[in-house]
Amino acid sequence: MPADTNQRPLEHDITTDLRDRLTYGGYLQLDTLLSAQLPLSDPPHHDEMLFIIQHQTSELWMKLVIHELRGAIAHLRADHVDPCLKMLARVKTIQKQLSEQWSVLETLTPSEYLEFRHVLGPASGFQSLQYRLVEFLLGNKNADMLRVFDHDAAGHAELREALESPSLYDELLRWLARRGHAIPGELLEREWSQPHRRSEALIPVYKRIYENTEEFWEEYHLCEQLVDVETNFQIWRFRHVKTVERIIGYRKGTGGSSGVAFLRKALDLTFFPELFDVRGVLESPSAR
Ligand code: HEM
Ligand SMILES: N[C@@H](CC(=O)c1ccccc1NC=O)C(=O)O
Repeated sequence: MPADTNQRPLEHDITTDLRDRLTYGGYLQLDTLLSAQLPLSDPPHHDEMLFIIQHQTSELWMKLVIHELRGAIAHLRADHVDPCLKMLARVKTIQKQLSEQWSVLETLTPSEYLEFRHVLGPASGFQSLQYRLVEFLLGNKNADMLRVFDHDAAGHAELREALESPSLYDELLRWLARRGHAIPGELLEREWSQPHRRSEALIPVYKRIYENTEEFWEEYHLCEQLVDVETNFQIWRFRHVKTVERIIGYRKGTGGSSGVAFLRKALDLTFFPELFDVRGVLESPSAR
């Protein structure tokens, strides 16, 4: 039965004297975090807060995705497959969180957005360093993206470092080679700053794995996790396009692109092309 005061008494041992002690807000730097929402509209437009917090929370989750992807890549490089899988599992749940978050921004109507869009000037998500880092870590390299960070030496250097390092997919191929799979040598040592280009030679490798799952269970499992990560990434891109379409229609973007048409082109990009190609050539056991 609930207490009739409808109030929960504090327990005796609850710490209330927190002078010179580590607190919740102190540990989490909440003064810094919660003082970083600075609407530019004057007088402040009610919905600009939503716009800012949507972006900031996305950037926080992207920070964790980057942390987990870097960990996953390092583990794979060291042949530690289980910890790599564990980190990819976390990446996948964060991606779902990021995609579902679009439903919050979808409550922003075109009429509301147009009331403060002008304060954004040339700023655009196209300039998101962390988004580009995620793309590079997964293998969608594009050196042209660095130009947007010419104004930011530290960001530029961090992005260049990711551009010039093997991606998660590169490390998958190197790991498969160490496990004895027939990965072409030119994929194992190459100019990492170039995007991975579709390689026909990988199809028979994946075909063998997917047609002999019991023999190659670990390979099969890891490949499927990568397919999940790519699919989740594409769902985020799709939800972005649909949100943009309903909020600004077919206007040009503040970053200077054509807008929706430009964003749609990213839906044709793929991180792990052969992992999708192989699905069309698998044969059922009875046909083999
Ligand atoms: C009202 C909401 C939004 C609108 C109207 C919008 C619009 C656009 C447009 C038009 C572009 C193309 C570049 C340009 O010309 O500006 C773009 C790119 C981008 N936006 Fe948004 N966006 C919105 C919200 C968001 C949010 C919440 C995020 C999360 C961080 C985000 C992240 C990005 C990223 C990463 C790109 C680059 C995509 C790529 O290179 O393919 N956007 N956005
Ligand atoms: N590109 C958007 C503006 C925009 O969305 C934006 C502006 C500043 C900071 C983040 C943004 N988000 C994603 O592109 C537009 O064209 O309206």
